[in-house]
Amino acid sequence: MAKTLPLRTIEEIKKQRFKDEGVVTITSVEQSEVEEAVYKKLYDLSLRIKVNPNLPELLQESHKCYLLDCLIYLSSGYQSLDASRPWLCYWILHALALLGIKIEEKLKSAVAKFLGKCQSPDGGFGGGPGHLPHLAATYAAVNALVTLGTEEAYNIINRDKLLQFLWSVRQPDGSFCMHRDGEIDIRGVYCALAVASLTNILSEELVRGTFQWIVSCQTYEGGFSGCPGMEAHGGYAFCGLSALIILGKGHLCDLQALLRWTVNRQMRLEGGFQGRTNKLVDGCYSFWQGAAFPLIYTLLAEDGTQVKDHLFDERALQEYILTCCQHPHGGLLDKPGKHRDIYHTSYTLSGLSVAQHFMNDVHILGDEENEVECTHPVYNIRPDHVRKAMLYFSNLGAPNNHSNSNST
Ligand SMILES: CC(C)=CCC/C(C)=C/CC/C(C)=C/COP(=O)(O)OP(=O)(O)O
Ligand SMILES: [Zn+2]
Repeated sequence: MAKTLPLRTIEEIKKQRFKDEGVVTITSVEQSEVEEAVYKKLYDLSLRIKVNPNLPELLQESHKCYLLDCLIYLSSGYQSLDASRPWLCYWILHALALLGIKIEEKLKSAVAKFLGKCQSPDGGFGGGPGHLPHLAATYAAVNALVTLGTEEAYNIINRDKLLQFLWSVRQPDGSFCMHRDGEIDIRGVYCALAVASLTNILSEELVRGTFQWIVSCQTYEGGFSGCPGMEAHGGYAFCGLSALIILGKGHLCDLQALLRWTVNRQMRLEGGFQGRTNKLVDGCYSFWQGAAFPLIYTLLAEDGTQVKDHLFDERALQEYILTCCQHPHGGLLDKPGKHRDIYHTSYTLSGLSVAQHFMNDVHILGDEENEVECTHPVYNIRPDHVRKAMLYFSNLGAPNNHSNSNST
């Protein structure tokens, strides 16, 4: 009897190609595949630009429609992010804010009320209504409310309870766990410091030992890892550096090593960034890695160090984003061949903003209409929204509950 044969798996094919090309790892095969795909996009652009000199174009109108649609209705593909609903709000609102899109007051109020439902009676926000409070969801909710920028949105945040929640996740060594009995990593520190500084509830006692813990996460490569002894990654490097800056201690890490590590994460052919050594380019790292440059630039300049005006190749980054990360019907993505999603739309546009507005200079690739609004490299919220919120919360004064007797 005849037997039906299954197709070879992609892994088997890659292994074969790996043997044929005499390259060292499967990762190298994947790297050359991405380079091929990016080269093709860049080559196509070089032909199309002869007909339309305004290319590459940021598809602002398509991105706006995609984001506004997502704010009202998300496809079933987002089911796995059901416990990250404040993130969905933040990513969409921030991306719209970068595109300069104003949202109707009614819609702003509806989003603020929804985020209010995600707030826990114990303080902090959970991933959805009724969920336990979590630092990442809290950060996303506060960033979303600050981006909304209305008094209704600000007043959703129960600052006394938020401070209680921060104390409940603080560890004796100054680190923070993501939720009660949850994992401890550098995201926790960053999320706690970001929300505490934005809402004016940061105190010396809350962050005792914190900067030493962050510094202990800087690795031999120069980047930061999630916790001491692990691998450096752009997401964690962003958290570490931004958290140190919130504490006014940015100069206490090895900035030259961090700069060297970050610069080397920009891919030579692709122009975008990888998250860690020997991994693939991804549009979202345009922000996670890119935000380090304005931050390091400011810290080095404050120390009187001579700094080059161009710490990274802003043009190549914009080229990667505009040529390889845009979905023709709106939304942005990781790399050619991937699906669009709102996480990548938000962080890739944030990276585009960093590349365009480096140190008060504006460098726009393509037509000037490609310009997006500035983002604050510490909070990843528009700087005008950060200032307005900080002023509002500083006028409210210090919260009632300064410390937690259960915590050391
Ligand atoms: C504020 C906050 C919550 C920040 C989060 C920062 C962030 C993006 C962390 C990423 C952590 C990580 C190890 C990803 C690796 O994913 P992977 O192996 O799929 O990707 P890679 O191959 O690109 O490293
Ligand atoms: Zn990504």
